[in-house]
Amino acid sequence: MSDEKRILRARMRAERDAFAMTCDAMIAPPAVFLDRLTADSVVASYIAVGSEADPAPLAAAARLAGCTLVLPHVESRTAPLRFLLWREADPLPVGALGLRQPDAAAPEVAPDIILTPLVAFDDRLNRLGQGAGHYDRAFARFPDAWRLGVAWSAQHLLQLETEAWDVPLHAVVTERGMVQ
Ligand SMILES: Nc1nc2c(c(=O)[nH]1)N(C=O)[C@@H](CNc1ccc(C(=O)N[C@@H](CCC(=O)O)C(=O)O)cc1)CN2
Ligand SMILES: Nc1ncnc2c1ncn2[C@@H]1O[C@H](COP(=O)(O)OP(=O)(O)OP(=O)(O)O)[C@@H](O)[C@H]1O
Repeated sequence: MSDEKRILRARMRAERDAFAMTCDAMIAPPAVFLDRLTADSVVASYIAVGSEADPAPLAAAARLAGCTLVLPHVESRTAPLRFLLWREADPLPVGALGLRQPDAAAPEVAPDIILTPLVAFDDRLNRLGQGAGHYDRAFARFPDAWRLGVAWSAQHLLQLETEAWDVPLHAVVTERGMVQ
């Protein structure tokens, strides 16, 4: 991994921490997301950690619309991410990398919409993640899923350097609304 990317990731995590400390906003489900929800949609959400923007209001709207919810499950930095079924009552024990995840034996389901955590995003909807390639690889595996980044506005940058494997987001939602 390039030093530049590592330094940028550290700076943007610090920006995110600082922003989240002073911000009591939440991310409201945007109309373009709500319009896509049908009872047979599978929506991949995530359980926010630290200063990440929380997709819970979007997950709640998806549940209300009758969608199936899945959550990311990883075993390590190097193993690929799997999207596993999560029903509201299912426990979410803390597992690899300090993340709350469904039980490893929960069924794997292909998502139609991927609510995506990120460290930074740019005007072209490129995304900088945690650096393990989990979502980059998931986007390659599910190319037809709609990729919605969930972020604080403070995570916006004018231009990120891209890599050959980077797949841009379709849109990003922040506490200020949609970026498309
Ligand atoms: N909430 C959430 N769940 C997620 C992700 C995410 O970004 N956020 N992932 C996205 O791919 C996957 C997990 N991948 C991860 C890969 C690396 C690190 C990691 O290096 N964490 C640092 C601490 C980061 C920090 O300080 O914010 C560490 O463990 O040292 C974490 C998750 C799937 N689940
Ligand atoms: N489609 C893919 N198939 C195999 N490996 C991939 C793929 N996409 C990314 N990778 C690997 O993942 C590693 C990390 O990528 P990168 O630094 O771009 O992560 P990132 O942008 O922070 O995103 P993520 O949140 O997905 O980790 C790279 O070493 C890359 O080789």
